[in-house]
Amino acid sequence: MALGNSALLRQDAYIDGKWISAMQRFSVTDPATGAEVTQVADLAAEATSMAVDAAHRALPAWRDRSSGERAELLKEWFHLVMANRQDLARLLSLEQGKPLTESLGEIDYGARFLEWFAEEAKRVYGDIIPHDRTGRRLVVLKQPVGVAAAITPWNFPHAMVTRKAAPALAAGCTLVLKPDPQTPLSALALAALAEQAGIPAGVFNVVTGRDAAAIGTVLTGDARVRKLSFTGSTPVGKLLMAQSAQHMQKVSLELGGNAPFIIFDDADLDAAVEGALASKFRNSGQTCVCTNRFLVHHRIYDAFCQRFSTSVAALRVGPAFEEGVQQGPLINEDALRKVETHLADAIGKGARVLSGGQRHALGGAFFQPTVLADATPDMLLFQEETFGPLAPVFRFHDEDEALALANDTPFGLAAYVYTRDLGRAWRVGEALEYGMVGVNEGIISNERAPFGGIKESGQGREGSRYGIEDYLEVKYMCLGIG
Ligand SMILES: NC(=O)C1=CN([C@@H]2O[C@H](COP(=O)(O)OP(=O)(O)OC[C@H]3O[C@@H](n4cnc5c(N)ncnc54)[C@H](O)[C@@H]3O)[C@@H](O)[C@H]2O)C=CC1
Ligand SMILES: O=C(O)[C@H](O)CS(=O)(=O)O
Repeated sequence: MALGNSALLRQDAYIDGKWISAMQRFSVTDPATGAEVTQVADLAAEATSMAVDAAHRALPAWRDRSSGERAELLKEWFHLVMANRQDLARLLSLEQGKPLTESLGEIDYGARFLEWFAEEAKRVYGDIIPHDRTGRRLVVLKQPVGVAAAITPWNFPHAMVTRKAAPALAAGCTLVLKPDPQTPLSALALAALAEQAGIPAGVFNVVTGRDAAAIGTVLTGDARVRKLSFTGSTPVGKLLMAQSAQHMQKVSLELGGNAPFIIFDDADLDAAVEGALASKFRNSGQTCVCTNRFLVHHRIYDAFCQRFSTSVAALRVGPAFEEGVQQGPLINEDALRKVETHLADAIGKGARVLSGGQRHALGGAFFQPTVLADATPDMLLFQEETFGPLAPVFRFHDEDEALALANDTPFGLAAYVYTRDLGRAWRVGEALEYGMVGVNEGIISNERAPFGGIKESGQGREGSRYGIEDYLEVKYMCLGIG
């Protein structure tokens, strides 16, 4: 693989400031071709315990550093990421499949969490509370939770790492990270740059391995680990939350979604189509905030379907490094089969294919971006997150019906509404049971805003000034001063 900085391609785990190899290794493959990119150390319980040991040893010195020192190290990490963004994007596209332009965007997005939390490190404020009695003072401190664990998914193998590591380290915590074995290279490249930035041994550790359950069992079963941050599926999130209870770990979960995209008849239709394309087909539909259900007012239903399906049909599908490609492959065959299952079920219940509708001629894990008309709530894709390039369009007749359809799900991560009526934007935004709402915007994620969901989409927030709170404990001190 042609990298400008060959040191970024790592095959060993990173524990206690050392690169740990293993006799047993697993393949990392390019989703576009199935070809092996490289092999990576296949570690499990023993190495994970070593990593927790290292994070626990490193904690006192890291916690006691000034916020300014931690900030400087995070800023250096940020600068090194940006200096290596082309190579990092190439690695990301190779292991995850997204178009290079999207990978470059993810590298920038992920780097901004390092930059943002370098500054937030210096703003972890406490409180002085007006005393309730003479002779004593009431004080509130914010202290780092301690050793933290992070488990990250394959769909944003760079940004989901920095979105957890940056606030953790800024708060004074140390971290043990388990990336998805389908996409470990981005995490290992970040470890190489953390090492180069001077982040001390044991502060940031990356354990690679196929046996996720074994690694997770150690991370949730070790009382020294005081925090778990997970991004991935809701079933695994629930399992980890249960496991975390054994030592009452603090838990942040960013799980599945089922985003509605509501378009009222007063909306700017061109803007709605543009937002719909961005929200649905980013990462080939493989993001937890991708629209899963388009809810369109009956008066503009045909016009929207015509414009949207025409734009979708024009999307360029291909391998990551081909010029002008807008849609990459799905991550694997299972993901493809889930799309096909939802598609077949919908067609069997009356949906009409307006564009796409089958595997792409490129073969492998490529699928045609697809738009379905006449979707109805009895279809699997209404209740389940497709997590692929499948866009079903449902009809509604009034605001109450739109809200009832939008909220008819156990998930509550992101929702979108297009209207030019200010009162309606507020009413609907407030009534939507979701952690995040885009109004006339289809892409809402950034490092400054609190990202997270409610109900079965998880708990806790990442990014923003809220994101560091999940790595802090509040301590109240009552000082008798006589
Ligand atoms: N919220 C999000 O951004 C994401 C949501 N998903 C949802 O999850 C579905 C399945 O995707 P998957 O990649 O299979 O997600 P997953 O939840 O199985 O994997 C996410 C991470 O959890 C790890 N993991 C899996 N089982 C574990 C266990 N028992 N203990 C500890 N760690 C474990 C995986 O190795 C990976 O690092 C997707 O179709 C999508 O609906 C998947 C990825 C990201
Ligand atoms: O998990 C995801 O899908 C990401 O959190 C989506 S985003 O933050 O990159 O928008």
